[in-house]
Amino acid sequence: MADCLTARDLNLGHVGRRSGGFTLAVENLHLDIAEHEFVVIVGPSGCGKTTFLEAVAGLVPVTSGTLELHGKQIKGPGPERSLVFQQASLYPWRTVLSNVLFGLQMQGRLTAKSRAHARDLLEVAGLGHVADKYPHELSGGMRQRANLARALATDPTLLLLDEPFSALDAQNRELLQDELLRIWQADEVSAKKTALFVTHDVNEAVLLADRVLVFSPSPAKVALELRIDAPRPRDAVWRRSAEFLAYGDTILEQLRIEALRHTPTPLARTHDDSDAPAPGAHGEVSDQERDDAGAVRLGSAAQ
Ligand SMILES: Nc1ncnc2c1ncn2[C@@H]1O[C@H](COP(=O)(O)OP(=O)(O)OP(=O)(O)O)[C@@H](O)[C@H]1O
Repeated sequence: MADCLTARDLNLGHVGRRSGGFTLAVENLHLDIAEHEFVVIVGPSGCGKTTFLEAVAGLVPVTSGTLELHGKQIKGPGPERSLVFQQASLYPWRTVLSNVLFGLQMQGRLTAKSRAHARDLLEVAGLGHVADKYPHELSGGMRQRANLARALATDPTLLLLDEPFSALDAQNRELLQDELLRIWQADEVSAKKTALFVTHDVNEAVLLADRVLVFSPSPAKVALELRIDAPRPRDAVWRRSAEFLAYGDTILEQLRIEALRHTPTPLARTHDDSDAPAPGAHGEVSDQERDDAGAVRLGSAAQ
């Protein structure tokens, strides 16, 4: 399959507005994402997931290396990429249909055909009956589905999703994960668009992904690539299977290893009442310290 997105020796960072200091967020990233592939990135908080996604969206400039979409260096935002954020960002003064049509309108591509496509999208997303309602009249889950429909309406080649379900409660989240898979696979509206999805939720990653990338703590590197070789559609039964749990365990274990690798060792003891080396003096970490470090670092990464 042809590559959609490639990164080579990619470094990304931020210049602090006040300090002017530079923070490296992504370091020497090598990555190939094939067309129609669903890739999920997981990693600890602050490791650089959003920075990478925003660079792909053209919102964060490349510091060095290459980041190419269909062989062309990404230099800014473009209509072939749609971004879905954590919070549904619908315009409150526009109806659901008008929100879904907004991107097309901005791109000067509003035609009878694109309007019909937007209506199809709303039907597939289960929102046909609320097309003329306003965002405040929808539930949080419906708003996020409308957001997804809006992202798909412009027919992008790459869909970028940054923790789109993290603001939802657990039950709605599971429903939306299933909905996303159903919409993503639907030939008439998405036909498995290439997708790059960021999450903290290991189960979400396993359910959605063709491939999971586990990022190391900051600056991000790919610590593990895990192909999820499970047929689609993936349903609630598979979500409870031993295979599903085993994939999740592999990811959690890698996150734990990365957390330990990036945990500073305790300082050596300075008093000389013992010849024995202090814990951590040679980089040893006790089992208790190992568990504590893993628990602290993984608190926000593995749910
Ligand atoms: N606009 C910014 N200016 C300066 N530094 C930033 C900016 N945005 C992010 N950073 C820094 O870049 C690093 C990566 O942040 P990023 O938001 O990409 O991480 P993340 O993995 O998405 O985190 P989270 O999972 O908590 O959303 C962090 O050290 C963060 O403080």
